[in-house]
Amino acid sequence: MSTTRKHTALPKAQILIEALPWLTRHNGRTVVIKFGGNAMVDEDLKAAFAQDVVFLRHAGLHVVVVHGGGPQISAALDRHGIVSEFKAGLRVTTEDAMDVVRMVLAGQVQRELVGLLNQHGPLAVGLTGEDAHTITATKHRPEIDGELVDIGRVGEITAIDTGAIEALLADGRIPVVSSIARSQDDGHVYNVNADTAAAALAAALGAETLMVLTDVEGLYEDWPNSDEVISRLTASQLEKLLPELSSGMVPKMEGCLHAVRNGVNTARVIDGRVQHSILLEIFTDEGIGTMVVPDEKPHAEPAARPGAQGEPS
Ligand SMILES: Nc1ncnc2c1ncn2[C@@H]1O[C@H](COP(=O)(O)OP(=O)(O)O)[C@@H](O)[C@H]1O
Ligand SMILES: CC(=O)N[C@@H](CCC(=O)OP(=O)(O)O)C(=O)O
Repeated sequence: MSTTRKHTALPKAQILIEALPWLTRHNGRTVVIKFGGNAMVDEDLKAAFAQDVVFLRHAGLHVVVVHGGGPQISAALDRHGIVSEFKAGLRVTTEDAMDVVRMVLAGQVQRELVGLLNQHGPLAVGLTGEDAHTITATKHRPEIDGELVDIGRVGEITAIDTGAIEALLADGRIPVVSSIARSQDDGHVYNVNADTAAAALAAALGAETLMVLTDVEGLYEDWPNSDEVISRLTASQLEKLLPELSSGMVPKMEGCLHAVRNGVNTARVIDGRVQHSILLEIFTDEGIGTMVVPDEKPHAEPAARPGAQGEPS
């Protein structure tokens, strides 16, 4: 009887053993996970996301969550009768819209994620970039067709203070950060794209990995004409591709480039619609999505997607 039970449990043991090199490698490292508003579409996915994050934390990683909420903000702006449009992939944010952005990100989306994570224990602590000077920004004026455009209260990050996040990590907590920044003089707040905020935090924290969960499989080579996903590209290859990208992929891939150019080992864009995509990406041989790596690595890793006999990524 007990022999049969052991046999049926064997595949589970194999799965755990497959994760061993990854566990060893990632132990004590920092991973910044960006959870996009478009990936937060259903309750089961959100619950699975929370499980994955808590799993990583218990596996010895330092996990920082940065969340988006674009669709949720758009819905709230609609309800308030505030018209919103995007320019250069960023929301044109009036004073009135800013109040709604802050209310939705810090008061709704962040609270929900903190609640889901804390169903597993007293782990998550929510903050915005305003708290403890975590993210400071100045007014962002993107260049569109050669002209600098005013898109309202949208911030360009000028400084990151990692003190509060590091204190939380040292205390075993999971910081959950909303992408709102303070202005230098604390006179007002700015709306920052969540991909940009996640990338800046990953770089400032010296994270090993930036993981961006979104609502597509990864970076499509020829979107929207084909669904061929680019599985791996270097910083230089990505830089060449940037001018061809559109909409939400612009801040996402600019963020990945910023991260790997500033000390982060890998930046990955993965499909948040796939349950447990974080664990699939980090702990198994079946890396999914798109991985961006720095141009030159002093060591051989991660030269390629880990294969059967490859190094863990
Ligand atoms: N080359 C591309 N590959 C994949 N998606 C792309 C590409 N170019 C633009 N997109 C669009 O970017 C979207 C993801 O960005 P976004 O809507 O901001 O998501 P999130 O809320 O996760 O940040 C995709 O759903 C797709 O419509
Ligand atoms: C300036 C800017 O565009 N800010 C974003 C912030 C939220 C966000 O980035 O959410 P996703 O990750 O879900 O797209 C916005 O207002 O929609």
